[in-house]
Amino acid sequence: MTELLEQKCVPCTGSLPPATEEEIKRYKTQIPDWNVIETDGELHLQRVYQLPDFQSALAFTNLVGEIAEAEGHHPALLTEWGKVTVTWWTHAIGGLHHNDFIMAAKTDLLFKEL
Ligand SMILES: C[C@H](O)[C@H](O)[C@H]1CNC2=NC(N)=NC(=O)C2=N1
Repeated sequence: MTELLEQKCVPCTGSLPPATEEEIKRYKTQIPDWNVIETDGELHLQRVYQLPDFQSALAFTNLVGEIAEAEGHHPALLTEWGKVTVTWWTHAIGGLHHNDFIMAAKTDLLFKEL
């Protein structure tokens, strides 16, 4: 399988196909620290990153914001003292698309490289 990290997001439009259950299982092996959660009937990908303090959490939040802008795909970000909760889903389809798994893998890389 092509590495999620090597891929780029496709533009979000209403006609995007949602990820199938089989795809979700397969992609998850590359992002084992992420959880698939259901919020208001929609599947989302979520991970909580631990950081040393608020300043580091804010800096990491901004780095995630930069890749979001670069890829045209945007997460929900909750910045707290010592942690950042990152949630990816595709608003256009109200659920998970391949793009969300690509962005989760890229978020993990950012964290690894801190
Ligand atoms: C026009 C613009 O590309 C779209 O509204 C994009 C922006 N960022 C987005 N981000 C996410 N996560 N889902 C979307 O459907 C989405 N749509």
